[in-house]
Amino acid sequence: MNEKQLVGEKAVEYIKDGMVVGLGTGSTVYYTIKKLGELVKGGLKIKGVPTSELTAALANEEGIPLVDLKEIEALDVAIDGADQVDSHLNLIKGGGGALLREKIIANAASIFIVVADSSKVVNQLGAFPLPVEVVQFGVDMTSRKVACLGCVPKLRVREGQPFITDNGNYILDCDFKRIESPAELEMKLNMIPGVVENGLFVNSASRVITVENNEVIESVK
Ligand SMILES: O=C(CO)[C@H](O)[C@H](O)COP(=O)(O)O
Repeated sequence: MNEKQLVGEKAVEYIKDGMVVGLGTGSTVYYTIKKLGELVKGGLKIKGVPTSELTAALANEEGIPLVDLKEIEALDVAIDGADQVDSHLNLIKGGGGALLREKIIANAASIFIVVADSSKVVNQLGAFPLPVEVVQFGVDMTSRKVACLGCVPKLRVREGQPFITDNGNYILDCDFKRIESPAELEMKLNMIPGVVENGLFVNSASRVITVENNEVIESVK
């Protein structure tokens, strides 16, 4: 079993009957969703809240009942992947472009579980370019303001066209190399007009499930 499958499936151990579960986006949480689908077919009663259209489609295929955020007050658990995780359990997310909905859902959940293969674990965040979601209007201006914080922002492009998020926005992938203070940077970025949200998740994860020397390791806050 590959590491993504190992950690992705491990996370379902925290899901119990009756829970409202935030369903993340990406190739690791894919295994969580597939496993939850199996359990639902076997009688597990949960409701899922998807963090992206892609995840909504996968959850539908797997027969996981979905609920709209406006129909609930809070989530019991959210499970999601990450692009980088540091030793304080701070994260970079948004490699799949779903960071805004992922942050809203992680924030609304009592417990936020992160599933990450060993390649995601780092001493310091920043080598992975930080995804920043920005509105289309004035993107060049916004990009210059973001660059003033010490990075090189690059507009995300897919198949020759700017990548558009599920919310109709662009993504700037911002190469900071090293992020000394994730909390400070998270705030500074979000104060720039035109920035909708950024992929720094600070003090957000309750539990990180990863792999070390072929063994599943769990770190808790
Ligand atoms: O933040 C994300 C999507 O916006 C993903 O969770 C992150 O990119 C990790 O993805 P993967 O599990 O495919 O490596």
